[in-house]
Amino acid sequence: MSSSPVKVAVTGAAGQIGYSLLFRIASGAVYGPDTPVQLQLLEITPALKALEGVVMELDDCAFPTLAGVEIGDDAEKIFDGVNLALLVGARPRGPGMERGDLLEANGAIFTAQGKALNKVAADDVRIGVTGNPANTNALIAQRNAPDIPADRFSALTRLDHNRAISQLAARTGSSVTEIAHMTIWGNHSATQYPDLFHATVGGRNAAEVVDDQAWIENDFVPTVAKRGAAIIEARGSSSAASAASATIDAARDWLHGSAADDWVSMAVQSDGSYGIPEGLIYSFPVTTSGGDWSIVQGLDIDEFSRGRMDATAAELIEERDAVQALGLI
Ligand SMILES: NC(=O)C1=CN([C@@H]2O[C@H](COP(=O)(O)OP(=O)(O)OC[C@H]3O[C@@H](n4cnc5c(N)ncnc54)[C@H](O)[C@@H]3O)[C@@H](O)[C@H]2O)C=CC1
Ligand SMILES: O=C([O-])CC(=O)C(=O)O
Repeated sequence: MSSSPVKVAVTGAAGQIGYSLLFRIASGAVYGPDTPVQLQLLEITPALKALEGVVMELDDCAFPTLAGVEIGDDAEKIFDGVNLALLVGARPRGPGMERGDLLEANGAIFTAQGKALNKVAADDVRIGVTGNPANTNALIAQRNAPDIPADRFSALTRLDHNRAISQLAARTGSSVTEIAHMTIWGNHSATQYPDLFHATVGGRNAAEVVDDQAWIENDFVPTVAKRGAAIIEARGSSSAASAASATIDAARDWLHGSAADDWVSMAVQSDGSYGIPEGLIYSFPVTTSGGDWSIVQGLDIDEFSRGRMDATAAELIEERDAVQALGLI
């Protein structure tokens, strides 16, 4: 085992996702069995007692890869020297709250955390945003951290990507390992566009294998895009273990590279690829290597896909304009 631990910050660590996420990071799911991890856990003051309980449980696992745990409510202390920051904590929508209120409440959190990361994170920091609205929260944090390269910020659409793989596998009677080149375009919201026209099943084009445009439009796309709401309906609370698992998948692949013959979906800063306005945090097909990502180029976009990709971009533009009007970016 190497001697100096990597420092991983998790915010909202006492929440539902945190309860799955911390144990997997601590047991080596992101960095492997040979790299010790120091967890730096941020919570709001009233949640620190509950977080102490979670830390007691982490201790009780005696994970060989867990080098230490620090908890606190001060972002500048918790983010000090972190190599990876997973921003999970966010303000959920409460009764009577409008979208604008949610953006404002989360804006306060992500401006402060962006500024703190800018000040104290390690030079090689990578920042993954899971807390909703994830794309716009990532944009706010990024714009408040001008000294951190913009490509170090990403929002989570890997859960949507995994959901899309699972739905396609079920429909085609294949195993998830036979599915490749899945893409989620756009926002982590109901406007996202899960794309079967470039995905493959056993090496064959997925849309051709399915051969049912009505199923794609009326079943597959809405099932994936509204899966979060279906889980809330069934479970009484939002997805947590699957969200934690996707957060791990995204961080691991970002840092250690995507499979040679595949790509992953990540919401990253648009460079104008596929006509998506520059600067939006938009989910694209990307390949990753050594902590860098690059948008897959040259995919043919048909009229149906174009419409969906533009619609989800339009929603992100609206969110960006709203947080701009609030002075958050
Ligand atoms: N991008 C994605 O695919 C998904 C995103 N989510 C989002 O992830 C977020 C977290 O979900 P859960 O863990 O289920 O929520 P939760 O409500 O169980 O936990 C959130 C935690 O964040 C903490 N928190 C609030 N403000 C904070 C701040 N300023 N600093 C640090 N911690 C703070 C809260 O005290 C709470 O413990 C939500 O916004 C949820 O909508 C959930 C599922 C999937
Ligand atoms: O829908 C929600 O509130 C949680 C979420 O982001 C998801 O499960 O995709």
